[in-house]
Amino acid sequence: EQTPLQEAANQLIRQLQRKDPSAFFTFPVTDLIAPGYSAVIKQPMDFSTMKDKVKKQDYTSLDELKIDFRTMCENAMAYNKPETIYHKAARKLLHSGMKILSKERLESLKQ
Ligand SMILES: NC(=O)c1ccc2nc(N)sc2c1
Repeated sequence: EQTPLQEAANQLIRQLQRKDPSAFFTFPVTDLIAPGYSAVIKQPMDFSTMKDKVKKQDYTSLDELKIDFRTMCENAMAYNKPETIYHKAARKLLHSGMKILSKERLESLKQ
């Protein structure tokens, strides 16, 4: 019952999650593990939320998924200090994710 867009989106999320082996981005960040997070980060995003948006057909294009992915990584680089493992992982994930979500790659997926 998945549309072609849902299939493509889920496949991209699977590829992106492989670049997050520490699973720092699997679930929403809580104020419990990250004190003051909800006061600092105005648009939280994580892979589970992205998958829910695919299921609900919230995404009308793969570019919208790319925007959420970038937000997720930028949130982590904003909240976590540069010397932390979370900040470093976010920068590395953003870099590898932008290759997976490159303009050329997303255009080739458009039917
Ligand atoms: N995605 C994040 O910014 C993130 C993920 C996990 C985590 N665990 C902590 N103790 S702080 C923290 C931040």
